Amino acid sequence: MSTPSPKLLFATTNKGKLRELRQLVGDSVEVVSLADLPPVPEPEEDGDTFEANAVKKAVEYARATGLPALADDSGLCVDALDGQPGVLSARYAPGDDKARYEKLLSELSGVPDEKRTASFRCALALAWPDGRTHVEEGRCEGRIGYAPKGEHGFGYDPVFILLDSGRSLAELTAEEKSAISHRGAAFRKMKPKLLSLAARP
Ligand SMILES: O=P(O)(O)OP(=O)(O)OP(=O)(O)OC[C@H]1O[C@@H](n2cnc3c(O)ncnc32)[C@H](O)[C@@H]1O
Ligand SMILES: [Mg+2]
Repeated sequence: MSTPSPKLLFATTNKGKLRELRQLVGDSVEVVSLADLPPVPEPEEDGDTFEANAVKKAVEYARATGLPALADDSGLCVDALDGQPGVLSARYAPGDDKARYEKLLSELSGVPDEKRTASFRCALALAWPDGRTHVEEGRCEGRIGYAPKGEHGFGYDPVFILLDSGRSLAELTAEEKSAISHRGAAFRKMKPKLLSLAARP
């Protein structure tokens, strides 16, 4: 008789993140998403750092569901804006992703190429239902373009330009993005912990 696979909750309301995490985890761990479970109140993201918010989300979702939970807090830090929108990336402008990247482009109008540098940051937190946590971080360097390009990805991807190729993150396939992204980097550090879930009490 085979042992049932461990269940991991992808504790995010963001469809783009969910898609990328699903692809990264593959079939190494049995996963469920928030949509598969009875509604859980959304944690308030009031931390000053990506790490604090990721831990808070993971801990609250793990306690509420009784499942190990993987939460992601991420965002875009733009040097010419002193690191903004940063942890407030999801709330930078009301409306959709397009409204937010358009606000960013307009804030940067007149800013020359060399001052448009930015980085995507991601903190991934894994929390067990008993409150234990583990966090890993990743980042991806680039600069903000002048107009959106590309149809893949989500969020600010169409305006985030990679330094080496000049392509936007939205011009990459999911596999290409994960190989270099902040989320991919954090995930690869987290992977051993996820695989060890089965051995947890
Ligand atoms: O909190 P959860 O439920 O996970 O979903 P969220 O969308 O609110 O997620 P965050 O609070 O972490 O906010 C992240 C913001 O940064 C943006 N972002 C994060 N990773 C990104 C990526 O890989 N590409 C483009 N934008 C990204 C995303 O669009 C959000 O506006
Ligand atoms: Mg959020």
